[in-house]
Amino acid sequence: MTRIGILGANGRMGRSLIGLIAASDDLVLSGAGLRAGHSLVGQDAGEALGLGRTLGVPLQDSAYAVAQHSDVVIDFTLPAALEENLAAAERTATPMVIGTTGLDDRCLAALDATAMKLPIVFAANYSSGITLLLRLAAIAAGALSADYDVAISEAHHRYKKDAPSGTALRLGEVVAKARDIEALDSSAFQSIRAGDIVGEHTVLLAAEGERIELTHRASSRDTFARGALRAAQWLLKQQTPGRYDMEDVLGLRGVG
Ligand SMILES: NC(=O)C1=CN([C@@H]2O[C@H](COP(=O)(O)OP(=O)(O)OC[C@H]3O[C@@H](n4cnc5c(N)ncnc54)[C@H](OP(=O)(O)O)[C@@H]3O)[C@@H](O)[C@H]2O)C=CC1
Ligand SMILES: O=C(O)C1=N[C@H](C(=O)O)C[C@H](O)C1
Repeated sequence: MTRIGILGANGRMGRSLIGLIAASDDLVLSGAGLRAGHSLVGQDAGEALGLGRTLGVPLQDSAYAVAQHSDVVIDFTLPAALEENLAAAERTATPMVIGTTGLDDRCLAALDATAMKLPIVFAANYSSGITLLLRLAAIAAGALSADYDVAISEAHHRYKKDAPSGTALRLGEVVAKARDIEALDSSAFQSIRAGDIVGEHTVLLAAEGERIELTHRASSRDTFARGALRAAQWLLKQQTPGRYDMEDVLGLRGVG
């Protein structure tokens, strides 16, 4: 049994992850972390988070306590929590899967420093479809001349805090690299926040007379959660510290 600790347990992704772990035969929830002082601390994760049964795991407000008894910790929180979560992983030598987006340069530097000591998977999007879309976008942007304008649009639910999404920014990075430029202009990104949209991303390449649109639509958060759990199981087999992503997890690095 692989022991998985979840940071951000009461969030949308945390609940999805805990539901999938509870339904799995080879994963077990080893810890569930909340924001410091949260009113649910001490309650059973299964009952408090609406699974309809007890899991025998109390909700805690210490990332260290969650990491201490876990083989891997998975972090879907907010950037403000990342440094404490990285420190807990380091103190307990626990590999980490990080899905939190909206990370600034300071957070990314802290992540890279921890990745010198531990294996870490960090992806702005854990779906297989987006992993493929990143490749398709790079091929299209590299194949078509600069006469083709690039626009990256994304749509998410009304509660999402960061914009553009982490995935949109990552798509911008791969397109810029394929075009051999430093970065796309910020006007190339468009964000919609509305209703309960799980996550949609489109890369549009348009010239006079034609356009190509590459679109991915996620219809369930479980898609991201399954990818993150796959990353957690892959991570356990990595002996070498470093920062990995879904290309590594899916075995696509250097392929094609
Ligand atoms: N990589 C991927 O595939 C995906 C990434 N994401 C990203 O994951 C993150 C979480 O998304 P989502 O679950 O929708 O967001 P939610 O807001 O639903 O959940 C965030 C969780 O983090 C907790 N949290 C916030 N700040 C702190 C803190 N300082 N210390 C401890 N815990 C904290 C929140 O607690 P509280 O409720 O008390 O505020 C909440 O439980 C976002 O950055 C999102 O963009 C989302 C989906 C897929
Ligand atoms: O906050 C979300 O919900 C999502 N965030 C990720 C991002 O910022 O790209 C991934 C996914 O689209 C859902």
